[in-house]
Amino acid sequence: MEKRKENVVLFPFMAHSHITPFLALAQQIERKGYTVTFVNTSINIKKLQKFLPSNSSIRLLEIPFKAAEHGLPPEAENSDSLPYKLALHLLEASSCLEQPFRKLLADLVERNGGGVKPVCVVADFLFEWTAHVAHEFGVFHAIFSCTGGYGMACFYSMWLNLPHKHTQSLEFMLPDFPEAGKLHVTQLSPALLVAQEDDPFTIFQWKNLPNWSKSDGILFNTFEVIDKTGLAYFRRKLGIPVLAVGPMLLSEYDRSRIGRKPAISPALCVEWLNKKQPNSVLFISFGSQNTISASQMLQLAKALDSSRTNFIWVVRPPLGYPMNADFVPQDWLPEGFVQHIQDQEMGLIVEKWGPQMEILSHKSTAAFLCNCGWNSVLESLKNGVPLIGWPMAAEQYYNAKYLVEEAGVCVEVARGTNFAVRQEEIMEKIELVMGDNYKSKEIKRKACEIKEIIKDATRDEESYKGSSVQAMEELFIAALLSKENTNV
Ligand SMILES: O=c1ccn([C@@H]2O[C@H](COP(=O)(O)OP(=O)(O)O[C@H]3O[C@H](CO)[C@@H](O)[C@H](O)[C@H]3O)[C@@H](O)[C@H]2O)c(=O)[nH]1
Repeated sequence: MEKRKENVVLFPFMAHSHITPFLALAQQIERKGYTVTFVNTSINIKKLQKFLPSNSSIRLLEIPFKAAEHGLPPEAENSDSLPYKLALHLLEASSCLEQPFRKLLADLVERNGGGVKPVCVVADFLFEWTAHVAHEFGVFHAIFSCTGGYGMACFYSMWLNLPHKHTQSLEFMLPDFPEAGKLHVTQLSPALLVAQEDDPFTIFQWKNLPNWSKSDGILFNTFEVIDKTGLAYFRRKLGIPVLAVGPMLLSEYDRSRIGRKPAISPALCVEWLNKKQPNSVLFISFGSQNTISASQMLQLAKALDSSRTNFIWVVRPPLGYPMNADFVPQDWLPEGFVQHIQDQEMGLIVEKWGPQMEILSHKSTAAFLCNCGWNSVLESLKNGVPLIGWPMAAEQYYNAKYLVEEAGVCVEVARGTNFAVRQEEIMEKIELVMGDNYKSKEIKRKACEIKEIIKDATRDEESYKGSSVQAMEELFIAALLSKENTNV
């Protein structure tokens, strides 16, 4: 059997949109010949066991966690299955993994024959405490932020400065990130709106974010060429190596074996798309956790109908319903809408979860109306598909800002679930991105340009290494050097 290089320990937060890019990272590190140990809580590891092919060298390791001891439902080991408040609670509870993680690292060092420690720990950006645990064992530590640089830079600055608390104005600047220009109160997530000293989530952020500088490096799921402003912010703020290693995306095949099954088979979706003209279909989906309000849903449906747009829409129960509520789109959508769009073969409604990658990579897909979750953004741009942004949480508002103002590949249609979006505005934005006009052509041109930049960043040939490949190599050089020095 081939002898593998040193061990890299990967530890993502317990959420679909964190575990999947970490898995893509694990596969890439495995391809480079390193041993990979992938750490997570028991339920998540059991799901992953089914995902890994039998010849994979990636080692899955359980870390003990009892959700019920933290006031969570006993099976609550993944934020995707939880309502927003409990997902925050899972995040807060995750800091209790520190002691078990210490034990796990001690065992790994021991198992490797005393002193042959892992070369590197790469942990989630939500787990700042893993840095000092890794350092206790003299192990190099890097953070992997599965977001882009710019969106995360705004988010980081927002949380640490709370600029909206120091002004009556609806608009404000970020004191340490003036390059981002003005922000508006509608770009504040519900969590930021209520941020204050004694709020548990604020306490979490105020501990988590500043401690990133204690790590030995930070990786972003983005590209050097197009995300310079955000990456420069972290370079001056943290004073540690900041590396753009994106895109970390699983292949369609791998995604089909992990986690949620789409309600419609990819083949049926593709068959439906095959009947449509190239560049004629709008894809609508709001990430892994978000949904819109009942009134927003009505306006969106009316806009699709009136504009006669071809669409695939991953419909979830509107706000106020449990995520796993029975699927009754006819109750949530305008009367006759479901039948009408079926008769006209104009739209496809998919229940709760769709085959996103297959849809985005189809030539009939013209644009993607989404929450601007960073995985969705990468999946869209990798296929040269422009976006219509409807951010709803976390750094999604600033991802949208980046996509509109810096990258020029998106128009924004609404913000959050309280936004009184009207059918006419939605129609206008659809027309801007999908119609036959100068703006739509420009947006498409830029999206295709970024598609090429992404291809280039990931080229890994004897004679040419793209920027993301070089950045990964830099990480390992730094980690190996650090290991040599600490072994002296
Ligand atoms: O019907 C669906 C819906 C989603 N997905 C997949 O699920 C992932 C969704 O990820 P993302 O677009 O990033 O959305 P969220 O899960 O909402 O993202 C969370 O994680 C992201 C990465 O850290 C952050 O950018 C967001 O703010 C945060 O909400 C993507 O890979 C999608 O392809 C599907 O396959 N089918």
